[in-house]
Amino acid sequence: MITLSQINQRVVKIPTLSIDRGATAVIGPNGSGKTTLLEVCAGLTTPTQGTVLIDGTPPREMEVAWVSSSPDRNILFSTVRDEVASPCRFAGLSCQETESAVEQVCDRLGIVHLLDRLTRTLSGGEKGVVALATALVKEPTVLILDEFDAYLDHQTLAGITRLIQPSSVRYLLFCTQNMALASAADQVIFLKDGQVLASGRPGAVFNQIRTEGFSPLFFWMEGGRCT
Ligand SMILES: Nc1ncnc2c1ncn2[C@@H]1O[C@H](COP(=O)(O)OP(=O)(O)OP(=O)(O)O)[C@@H](O)[C@H]1O
Repeated sequence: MITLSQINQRVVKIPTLSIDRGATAVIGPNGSGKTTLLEVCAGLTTPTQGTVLIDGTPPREMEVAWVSSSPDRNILFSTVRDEVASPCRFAGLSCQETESAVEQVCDRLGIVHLLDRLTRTLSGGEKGVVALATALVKEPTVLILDEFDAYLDHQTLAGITRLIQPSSVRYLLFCTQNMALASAADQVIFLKDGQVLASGRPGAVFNQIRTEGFSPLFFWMEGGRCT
């Protein structure tokens, strides 16, 4: 379990919060603190006050992988192969171990055909999947996706979420404005003005916040009308 106590960081003020193993969606209006909460859980930001423990251990002592909402912010190397291999190389794995891990994760995510491409020639969605492969290659315990779905079509997204599940990832935390995607998570956390207004099973949370304009039904109706 991920436990947060007395967290105070930017707008985020959370006295206590528990996050169970599995997939957790963080939803809420713009500026409500979703990314800040994910950064605190990842250990990317040390809160000015409070503690986060993942199965009793601080995030910085765990294998935590982060994929940003902006594909270009994730990519560091000029070829896909070097990009996906980079966490293994930074960790000092042998060439053989690295090559095998890269082939396996790219095979699982269906991007073997991209391995020899230059990263600057990839589409936004392809960069996103390459970033996900890079995050997964060393089998993290915690995978955090910060509005990762923004560039992906529904089919790619559905395939990818299925592929993450059987991996070593114990906790998948993601924030999204896609309420259909959030409703498929094990747990949903609704933030408003930095406070947790609801947390629990998706059905219960969407029921609790139905006057806030965040629900899968609202999403489909409004999305359908606007596009
Ligand atoms: N590095 C920073 N320094 C100071 N304030 C920040 C920083 N990053 C974010 N903030 C502020 O903290 C608040 C919460 O931002 P955050 O990005 O966590 O919200 P969010 O819910 O993810 O927003 P969005 O849906 O718009 O991406 C915002 O008011 C934002 O301006």
